[in-house]
Amino acid sequence: FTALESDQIARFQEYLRIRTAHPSPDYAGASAFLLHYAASLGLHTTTLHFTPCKTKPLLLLTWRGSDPSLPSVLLNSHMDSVPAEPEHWAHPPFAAHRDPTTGRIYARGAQDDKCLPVQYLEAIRGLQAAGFAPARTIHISLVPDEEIGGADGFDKFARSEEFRALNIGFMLDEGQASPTDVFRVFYADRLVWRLVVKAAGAPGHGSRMLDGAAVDNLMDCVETIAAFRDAQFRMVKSGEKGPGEVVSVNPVYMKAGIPSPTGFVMNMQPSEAEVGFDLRLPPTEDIEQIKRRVEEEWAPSHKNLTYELVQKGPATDVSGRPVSTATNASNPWWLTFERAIASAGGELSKPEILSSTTDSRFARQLGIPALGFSPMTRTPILLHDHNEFLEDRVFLRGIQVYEHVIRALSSFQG
Ligand SMILES: CSCC[C@H](NC=O)C(=O)O
Ligand SMILES: [Zn+2]
Ligand SMILES: [Zn+2]
Repeated sequence: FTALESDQIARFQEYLRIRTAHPSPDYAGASAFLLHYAASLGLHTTTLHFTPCKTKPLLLLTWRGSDPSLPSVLLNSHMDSVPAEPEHWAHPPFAAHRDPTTGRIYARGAQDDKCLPVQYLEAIRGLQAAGFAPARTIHISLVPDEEIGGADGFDKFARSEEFRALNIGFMLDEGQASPTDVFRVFYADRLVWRLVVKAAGAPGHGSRMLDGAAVDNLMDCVETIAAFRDAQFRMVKSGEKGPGEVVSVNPVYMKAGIPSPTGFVMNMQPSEAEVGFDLRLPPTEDIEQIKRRVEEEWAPSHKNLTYELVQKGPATDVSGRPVSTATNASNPWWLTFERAIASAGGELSKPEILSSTTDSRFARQLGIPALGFSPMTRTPILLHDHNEFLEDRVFLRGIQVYEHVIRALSSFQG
């Protein structure tokens, strides 16, 4: 590594060591690090607050362009991370340990998405060193609470006067890792719903064979949903559809049983049981049809099942569907982005629908074109997983890619 590259890796590790995981993300620590970092590059910094207690800062780091009349470019990333279960990790999730033989840097947030601001800022450092001056203003936003829905983060930001004043023409936000040599890019997110199904049923002695016990009723629901899920998953496995193009419905918790000091009472059948699902719908899916399916097939009341179906990711078009960004010649930003990746020597995959949800949806809802992009090729998809890592070489290549991308987007005359 060059001295600069070693510094860049060290800065990435330093940011990863800040404990930004929910439920108590260290936003103060992350802000202090990022504001100081941006100031050292001569960027203009602003801290916004959208909560009265001011514990959820939203940072704007700005590299002013020579033509302020042109719409600006926004590079977004969230400061928060999901929790980690350290006992399942080979290295502590906030140590940012770098394996010297593989170059893998292990940390919660290594892929999702704490690589991004360091890459954005190091790309700006590179462009400054090359004497490049942007025509369009480049803003980097660092937002809180993406992982918990963005209500006090990008959602409020997108509705604010400050946001409107930025006059944003195009936004880049996080995407997902690519296990192959091609970069992935995302033009829409799926809708997130949470489905909670509760079963009631006959209680009694653990030894009795009962018809319609609560767990039995709940298992009917779980099995019906599992069959639907298998059919959707088959289309992904066969390659007929991408992971963002099907309905996913995954059980995320189950609750039943009568607690005892040592665990659960073993000779009582509970009269209630509950299961929670993460349900995701692509923009093409008819929400009303899913609602009917839940009511009639998944949780019918004649099986003693009740349910709650709540939309979690707001920001849709008038029909209640996620908004897409055009990835064709009608969108000159897309063409500029595509050319920039090619000029960086990269290959882009066919644009995809992201299987998870990001803050991009709030921008798209305002009519701002937004792409999900994280420059990670030859990398397993480890967001929210144990042992999340990013390889140093992959991280460094991402900086080069953003140099091309920022140069192109900030020069684009349209
Ligand atoms: C719509 S609120 C949830 C947002 C969250 N984002 C990242 O994981 C997700 O579950 O996709
Ligand atoms: Zn993320
Ligand atoms: Zn995430």
